Amino acid sequence: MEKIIVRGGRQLKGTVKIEGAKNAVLPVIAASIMANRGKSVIHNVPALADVVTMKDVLSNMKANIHFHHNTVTVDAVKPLITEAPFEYVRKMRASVLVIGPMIARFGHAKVAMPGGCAIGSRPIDLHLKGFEAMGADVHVGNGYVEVKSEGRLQGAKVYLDVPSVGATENIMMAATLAEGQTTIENAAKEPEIVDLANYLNKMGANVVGAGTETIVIEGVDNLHGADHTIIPDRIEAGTFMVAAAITKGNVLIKGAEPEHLRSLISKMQEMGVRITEEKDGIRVIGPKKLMATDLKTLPHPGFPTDMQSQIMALMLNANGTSVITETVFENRFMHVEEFRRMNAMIKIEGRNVIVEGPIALEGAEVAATDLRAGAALILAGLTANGYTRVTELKHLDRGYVNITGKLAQLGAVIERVNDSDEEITFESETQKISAL
Ligand SMILES: CC(=O)N[C@H]1[C@@H](OP(=O)(O)OP(=O)(O)OC[C@H]2O[C@@H](n3ccc(=O)[nH]c3=O)[C@H](O)[C@@H]2O)O[C@H](CO)[C@@H](O)[C@@H]1O
Ligand SMILES: C=C(OP(=O)(O)O)C(=O)O
Repeated sequence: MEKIIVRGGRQLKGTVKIEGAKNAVLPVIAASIMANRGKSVIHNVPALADVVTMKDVLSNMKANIHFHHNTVTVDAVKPLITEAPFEYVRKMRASVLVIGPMIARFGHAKVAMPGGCAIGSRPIDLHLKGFEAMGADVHVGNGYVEVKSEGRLQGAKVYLDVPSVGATENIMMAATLAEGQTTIENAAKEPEIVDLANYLNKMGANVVGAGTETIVIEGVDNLHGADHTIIPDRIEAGTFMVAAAITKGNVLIKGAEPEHLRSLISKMQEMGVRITEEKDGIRVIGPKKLMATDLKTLPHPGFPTDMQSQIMALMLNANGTSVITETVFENRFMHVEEFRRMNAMIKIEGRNVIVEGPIALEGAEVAATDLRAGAALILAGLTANGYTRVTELKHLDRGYVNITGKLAQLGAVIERVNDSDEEITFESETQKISAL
């Protein structure tokens, strides 16, 4: 079993470079299958397990896709197989983002229904309602959703009950090749939506208003391949911002885009963290004493749910009582139980979590219950007494490229070990990591 071992107590210093955004690259790769002429070349692609899964989804459809040196090339000119089986959707829910592109171009999509996951039930009803509004037939059965359209989809007015990121992306992609105009109201405004719209427009689409709550798409007859560079990952950047603050360090987060991180910057400043915008990134300097604060997760530009567990780790080190209200996912508190194993004093009351700080955290064996929880446990481990062992790394690998190496380069005592071949005892592990 692989695990990450962290020994707390080091201040982080130096520069860390941010990768391309996982949540931007996945829909962009899905959209690339709509091009019936020319290749797409996608740059700044992070080497993540999710990108490999999306590549496998496209390969299974018989698209010609290669991933090498942070660049993905896609040639989808020939007709494709319009199916994504459960083996992919099981690994990564974002596989459902191929439905919109498949029905837009081929009038058919059959994709395994995603189940719930550790953070909530995560239905896709809003995606499907959007396709139905555009004239598609939707049938759910035997663990699959099948969407069919006789001829082209028809432009429509779609109102989203909640500003779902995935539904906005799927409907926006489907609408690019529909007949007539589609309007998405109460659309999600995340930077990744804007990145996708920019790529679609480079492919020849006509999308206006991405980044606002109303997106208007004028359908076109064809799309072609295009070159695109993925935006920086604001959640990876935010995770390293917390790493700097929690260790009272001084780190330049190179490539981070401040405009994408306003809510996090403002919360961390409230907690006493010094944050400055520099030419090539964001500098974070941790204070001697962190202050407690309250926050609510919300759709963008509100505080991102994908930073909720990491900021909770910071609150454990802050003076006073902090309260987090999670409004996006109903069950995104699995990490609380793991933090408690490290001596944290946290109470869950419905959708609120009450965090008491500062707590002298103690290293423990903990499990990454989802990908951000994994990052948050590492962050807590950076300040804990002794050794923290984080298991279930498959989640972490979905969203972070070499987090261990990047933290080690900033001065953390951290190592990823594999004890499947030989039995590594607690003592030998600790001796090894003590030597770092
Ligand atoms: C690959 C990707 O980009 N993942 C991100 C995306 O996930 P994802 O696109 O799945 O998240 P959504 O924005 O769709 O979900 C937001 C809320 O809407 C609900 N909902 C969503 C769709 C639907 O058809 N019906 C419905 O009720 C969800 O259960 C959830 O409560 O946005 C989330 C919210 O910022 C992030 O945490 C994820 O990292
Ligand atoms: C929840 C996340 O991703 P996904 O939607 O891919 O599960 C995340 O990135 O924190």
